[in-house]
Amino acid sequence: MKNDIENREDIYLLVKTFYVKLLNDDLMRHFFIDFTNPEHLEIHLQTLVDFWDNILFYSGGYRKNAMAPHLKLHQEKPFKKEHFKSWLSMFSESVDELFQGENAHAAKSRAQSIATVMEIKISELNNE
Ligand code: HEM
Repeated sequence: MKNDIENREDIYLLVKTFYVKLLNDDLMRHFFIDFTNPEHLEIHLQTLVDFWDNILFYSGGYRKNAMAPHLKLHQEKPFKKEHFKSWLSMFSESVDELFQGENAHAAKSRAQSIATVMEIKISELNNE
């Protein structure tokens, strides 16, 4: 039986596993090309650990606006429906491969709702 996501080490393992998938995926790789540099990847993974630690365990360690860099990035590399679908399915797959339990479930459902808000904000930008 798998354990639940309990701490920052678990979150690190999750985001690292997830990013290996994103970087190996033909549809998604172009967004993440900067993270083929291992130093850039490590810094980014630490930001993602802070983000998820805050969402799952209310650590207060992430105080930025996570939406903003995506809206900016979309201007150069458009985010389409299939990108959201793949992002979410690879995220859920990564969670399910490694963990099970309440926090694992919460991570998947929060990812889904944040992605939905992101998709709506992006579609509003497109209609301006
Ligand atoms: C199609 C879907 C997505 C793509 C292609 C994508 C891509 C990226 C990229 C390229 C960055 C780095 C941006 C930069 O450093 O300037 C980033 C940052 C980030 N992403 Fe996403 N993302 C997606 C969806 C999401 C979702 C749904 C979430 C949350 C559940 C999320 C959470 C984050 C966070 C927390 C950061 C760090 C922002 C910061 O530097 O403070 N992403 N994303």
